[in-house]
Amino acid sequence: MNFFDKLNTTISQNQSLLIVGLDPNPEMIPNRYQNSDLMTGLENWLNFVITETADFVCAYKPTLGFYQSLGVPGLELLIKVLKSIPSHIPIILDAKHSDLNTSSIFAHTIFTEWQVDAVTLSPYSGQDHVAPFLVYPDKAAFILCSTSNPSATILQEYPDLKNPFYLKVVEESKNWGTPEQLCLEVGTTNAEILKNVRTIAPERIIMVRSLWAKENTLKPILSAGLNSNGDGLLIPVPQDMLGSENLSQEIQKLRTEINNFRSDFVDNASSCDVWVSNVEIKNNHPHQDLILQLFDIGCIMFGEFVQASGETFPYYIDLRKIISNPQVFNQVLSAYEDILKTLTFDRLAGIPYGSLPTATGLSLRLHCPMIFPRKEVKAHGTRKVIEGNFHPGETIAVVDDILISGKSAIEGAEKIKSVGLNVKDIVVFIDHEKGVKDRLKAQGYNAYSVLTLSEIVNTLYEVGRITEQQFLAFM
Ligand SMILES: O=c1ccn([C@@H]2O[C@H](COP(=O)(O)O)[C@@H](O)[C@H]2O)c(=O)[nH]1
Repeated sequence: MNFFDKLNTTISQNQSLLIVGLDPNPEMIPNRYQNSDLMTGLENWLNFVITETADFVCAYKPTLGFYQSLGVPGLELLIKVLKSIPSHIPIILDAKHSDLNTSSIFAHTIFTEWQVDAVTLSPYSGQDHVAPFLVYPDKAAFILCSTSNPSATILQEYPDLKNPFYLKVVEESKNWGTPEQLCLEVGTTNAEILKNVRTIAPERIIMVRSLWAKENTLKPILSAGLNSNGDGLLIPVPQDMLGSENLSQEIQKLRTEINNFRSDFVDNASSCDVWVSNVEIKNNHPHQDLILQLFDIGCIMFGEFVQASGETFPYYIDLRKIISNPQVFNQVLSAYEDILKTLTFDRLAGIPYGSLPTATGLSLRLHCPMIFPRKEVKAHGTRKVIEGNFHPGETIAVVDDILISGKSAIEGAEKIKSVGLNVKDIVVFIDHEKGVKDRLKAQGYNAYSVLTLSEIVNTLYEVGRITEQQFLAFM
């Protein structure tokens, strides 16, 4: 199970957004653990913390620096602590790793040897530093956006409060990975800062830090940081609480306080000042936000466009652009995935070139092997019609972007069939309608689409993204 699913499962099983820091901080060790030697005392204390909290948290967060500062025994302790954590609870290693040169080897050690689920990273070395952590599809990274340290303000709020650097970090890092893999860390007692981050990152998991440094910050922080479903926010248990002998009761009390706030928050969601789409219509389309984002990034264009068939259409759809916007790309993949999960097949095939990235993304998500029919067969080399490995007799689900006449999808499917494979299902993102699904049916293919063109045009017109003239031109 990937980090995102594991986290969401624990959130709903334990009904908790709380995370616990498992830090062997000699300055915080409770008196009752100080009779034995330091390392034994720390180990016993951390084991007590795990036992008392495992049913009430959604993740654990050991801070690497505390273990490193205890030398070799500290790293040995880390390995023991990681093993003591029940395997269904995600582990976020708080490393604030920042060195580009060691990122690949560090990612390998923490993800494959230590088996942690996520890591915190410093953003200063940019995407090159973060990418080696995201090549592990089941793992995630938290990008440090702001800290509560007063002397950091001069950097974080540079050049001014209108365009502070910490928001630039959020904007930029959103392009580095999908919401499932790329999360944010915000250390602050100032709810305004968290609200600014949430506004531009409504889809991200945010791990909030430092909120206990000032009194009475919990509710403002929850109000600013929860997403519209009342989650998406990880809240640390106060460090002082971890020394208590009544830890289990205290953490449950805090969990209840947070959950009560969450349910009121969701009930009153419409009056809360958090991010919502900038349009509000009744009976909105389930993919309304996605349709608007596709329009806003230029995938749906209106005007006179000549199609491959020679016909002129009042629109052109360019879904190839989604690869440049990981967040939208990710939502598009989820929509395809919902359909593909209902079908039975052995392999996926993408129709080149437009649908190759989509099929690749789906293949990784569904853990399903992929092939593709070549657009043009080369006169040299292997002269293959189909790229990738397969066994004749297998069933292939074809993935394409848009069905206009159905010609491209059928041509691809025929090439796939020519090598002894079967094709029953063709899944596309947009159906131009006008009977193309029936034509495919007549040729033996079931066609499925995420959206129809009229759903897109109606939604865009209803929310005012296109003019009446553009709407009528389409009709
Ligand atoms: O708006 C459009 C129209 C066409 N395409 C490209 O054409 C094929 C679909 O056309 P068929 O007639 O069904 O073969 C599609 O795969 C695109 O490559 C487009 O992108 N946008």
